[in-house]
Amino acid sequence: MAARLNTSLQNTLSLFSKKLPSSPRRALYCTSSLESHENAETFVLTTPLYYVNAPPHMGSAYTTIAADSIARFQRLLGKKVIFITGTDEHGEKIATSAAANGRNPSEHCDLISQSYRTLWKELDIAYDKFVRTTDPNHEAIVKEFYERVFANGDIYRADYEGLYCVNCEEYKDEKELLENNCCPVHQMPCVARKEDNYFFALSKYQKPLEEVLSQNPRFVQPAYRLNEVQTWIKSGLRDFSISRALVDWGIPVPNDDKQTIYVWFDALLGYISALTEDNEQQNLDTAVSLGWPASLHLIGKDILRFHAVYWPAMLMSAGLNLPKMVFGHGFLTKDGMKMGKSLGNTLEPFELVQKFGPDAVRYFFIREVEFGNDGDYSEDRFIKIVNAHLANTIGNLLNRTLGLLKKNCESTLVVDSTVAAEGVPLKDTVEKLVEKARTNYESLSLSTACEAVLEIGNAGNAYMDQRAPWMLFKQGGVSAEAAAKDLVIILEVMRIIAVALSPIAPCLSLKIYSQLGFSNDQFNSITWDDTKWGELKEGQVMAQASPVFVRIELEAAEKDEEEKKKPKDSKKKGKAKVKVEQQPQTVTEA
Ligand SMILES: Nc1ncnc2c1ncn2[C@@H]1O[C@H](COP(=O)(O)OP(=O)(O)OP(=O)(O)O)[C@@H](O)[C@H]1O
Repeated sequence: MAARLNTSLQNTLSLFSKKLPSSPRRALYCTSSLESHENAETFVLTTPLYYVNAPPHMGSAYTTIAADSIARFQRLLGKKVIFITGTDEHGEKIATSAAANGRNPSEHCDLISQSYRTLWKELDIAYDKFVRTTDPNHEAIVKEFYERVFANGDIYRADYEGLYCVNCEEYKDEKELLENNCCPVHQMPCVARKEDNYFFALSKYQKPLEEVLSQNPRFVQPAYRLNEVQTWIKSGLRDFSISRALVDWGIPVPNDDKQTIYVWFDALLGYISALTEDNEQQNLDTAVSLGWPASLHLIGKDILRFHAVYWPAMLMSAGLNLPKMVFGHGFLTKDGMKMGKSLGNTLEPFELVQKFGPDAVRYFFIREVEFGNDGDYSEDRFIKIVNAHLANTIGNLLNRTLGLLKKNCESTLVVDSTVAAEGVPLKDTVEKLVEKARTNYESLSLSTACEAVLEIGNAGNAYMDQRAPWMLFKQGGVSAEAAAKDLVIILEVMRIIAVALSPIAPCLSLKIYSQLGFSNDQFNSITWDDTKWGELKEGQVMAQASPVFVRIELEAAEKDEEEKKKPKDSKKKGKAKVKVEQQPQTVTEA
């Protein structure tokens, strides 16, 4: 395992030490100004705080991309969004991984935590707060919280004996284990442990938790995960140990420095300590006043029990409000197994971003994996999807339209888009699809939201083909005037696509906006209201057309018929490379 970790870390470090090409997306890496939202509704969402046992992989990136898309959508709605992510840095698993890499835990945490921040930057993740559980502010809040729960009579000392999965950092029930007491998530045997620990009286909260779930079934999403949680609770909740006698790398238990606080008890509180400001007095009440309860915890299904059972009980004990929703999405898998740091079967997000850019990576995983379910990655599918959707349906349509506008109208709109669309059914179609996208973003059906935006692109392409403006221009007179209006209509469609897709592919959306003659500032101040028809006005001058999404080409191997005839094993897989291509025009348009 040490060797695997070292290799993966070296890959990552070498990737993020290379300077990636600069691109306009840097302009997008700004978080919303919280001050400008004084009266706005607050929306606080969190990703898990990722363990720093190893650098991030595509699974960690997946949750964070989804969270960023939701955060961006909520900002478009005008809410004051606080998007929290960060790293979970205590516990046995981290100490072991630091030792395996020849570092002290603190250096190890600094290094790996930084690799998360670097990846988030490359992926255009606009978080508002990045919390590290080794921050002194966080430690102060954990201690205060522990003392509150203790004062409430919910912490006691006892012996514990059980089977422990270090990778989950959790004692397991024998009945949930595989053969040889293997953890079903990590496929490694759990170890028998006996300890004298502090316990949290979870069993006391059985009834209150049942009530929370029956009164608010939307607390756990998707709905099928709620059943899972209800089954756990019904089977009887057992108190759990919240300290470790054998782990030094942790926050000392108040009044007993021979024990450290269990990493999960500590880490969950990062969602609250993240709310504090660096220059303010740190305490639980101040933190809570700055945004608690969270509107949404976005997590993988592996940590549902911690978020939907342990965490609400801990909060009740401390007299704090519960988060409004916990959404447990599915796994990115490799050969059917959860991709994970401990198993080492991960997909390198740094490499993917370097090869294909952030928009393609963000779009593919959001569009391809139905949010909530598991999904497998294949490079062929990746290339097929992003080429078809981003390069062809969206990029090519924009390019063709701008080409025709340049040739026939000096790149200038001849009429307001509202006037152009009078009596044109495409406008209604677009409005319905925008509404479909909005409701699906709201309900976290992110893939369907993407699909709705793509349908707008399909409708735009169908309009272009049906109207064939290049023919109308050739006919001249009234036909040419109609063609010029058609181009305004299609460009307005493109503008709406840019707004509606901006939560998922912000860089692509900015490029579309720029080509439509808008400034970066204008793009940065868009809201969901800008999906309404009519922003493009007569006289607006378009920018020089250039592909907004670079088509990904497979190297010649794919085209080589001979290669295709070879037996399966001897075939070399086509390696993807990025090639800038002029977007194709139809023969008649040219
Ligand atoms: N394969 C995956 N698919 C989707 N999300 C994942 C995947 N792996 C990790 N995540 C995200 O990361 C969270 C777990 O974070 P953690 O830091 O424990 O990563 P991990 O790779 O699962 O680690 P380990 O393999 O050591 O358990 C999940 O709840 C989920 O949000």
